[in-house]
Amino acid sequence: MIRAAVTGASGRMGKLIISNIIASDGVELSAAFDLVNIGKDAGETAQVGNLGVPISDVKDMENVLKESSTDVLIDFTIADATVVNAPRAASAGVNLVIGTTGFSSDQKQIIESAVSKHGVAGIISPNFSVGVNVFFKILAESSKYLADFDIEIIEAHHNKKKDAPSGTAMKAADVISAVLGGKEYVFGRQGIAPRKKEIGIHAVRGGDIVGDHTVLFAGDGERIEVKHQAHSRQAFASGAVKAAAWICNAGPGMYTMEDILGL
Ligand SMILES: NC(=O)C1=CN([C@@H]2O[C@H](COP(=O)(O)OP(=O)(O)OC[C@H]3O[C@@H](n4cnc5c(N)ncnc54)[C@H](OP(=O)(O)O)[C@@H]3O)[C@@H](O)[C@H]2O)C=CC1
Ligand SMILES: O=C(O)C1=N[C@H](C(=O)O)C[C@H](O)C1
Repeated sequence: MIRAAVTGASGRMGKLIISNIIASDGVELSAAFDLVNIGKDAGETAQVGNLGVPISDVKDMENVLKESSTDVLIDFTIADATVVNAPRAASAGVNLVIGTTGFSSDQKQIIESAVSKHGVAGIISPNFSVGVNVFFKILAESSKYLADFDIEIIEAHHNKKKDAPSGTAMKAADVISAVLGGKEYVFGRQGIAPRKKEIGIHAVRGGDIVGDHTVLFAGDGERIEVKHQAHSRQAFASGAVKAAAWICNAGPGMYTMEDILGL
């Protein structure tokens, strides 16, 4: 049985991940962390019934992870928290599944170094849904044939989201840039748009939009739009729990959703 802990246990994603863990064969909830609801039962907070797992303060993370024999920590919080908490968990020998977005490249590097130093397995993915990871493959393939087209990425999310642009939009830009070579990213546009090697990236925030991503390839007299829309957070949560089970049997190192989904 794989013992999984959740950081951000009181958040939108954390609660859904806890309900996916208890619905999964072979994975059980070992511990839960957050800044709020400390001492309350994680199952009660997630509205799935009492699980006998209290929400702990992140300051006690290393001890709680060791005492609870945790195999893997699933973190959906904010970048400034993850960059502190992930190395704490790695130093306790715990594997890492990180869904948090908004990292700087230095912050990503800190997490990857901790994974390497402590010989654990880790994945940092801005999107755990199957559909978005296939969307990335479609973008890589389409970009090969569309080098002369203008490229704009438009993402839309709910008005509680704390980072912009989304991690998924940034990864989409990186996927395209890797195929077409060294694109410059322009965030929002004002005034004239001097095209060179640019990708425009635009964030929309409103209501309860779960997550839409559109990549527009615009040419002379025609355009292609590649679009993914999430209807609920369930696709993200089930993907994160699947990744948690997978990396516990993968051995030390950093992995990607392509490894896990066989893409
Ligand atoms: N990879 C993927 O597939 C997906 C990634 N995400 C990403 O996951 C993250 C969380 O999203 P979401 O659940 O909607 O956000 P929420 O704000 O609902 O949840 C985040 C939770 O983390 C808590 N938190 C903040 N700081 C800390 C800390 N230092 N230690 C422990 N817990 C902390 C928050 O507490 P408080 O409210 O008190 O600040 C909150 O309970 C975002 O970065 C989002 O972009 C979201 C969906 C899918
Ligand atoms: O904060 C969210 O909600 C989401 N965040 C992720 C991102 O930033 O890419 C993934 C998803 O679109 C939902």
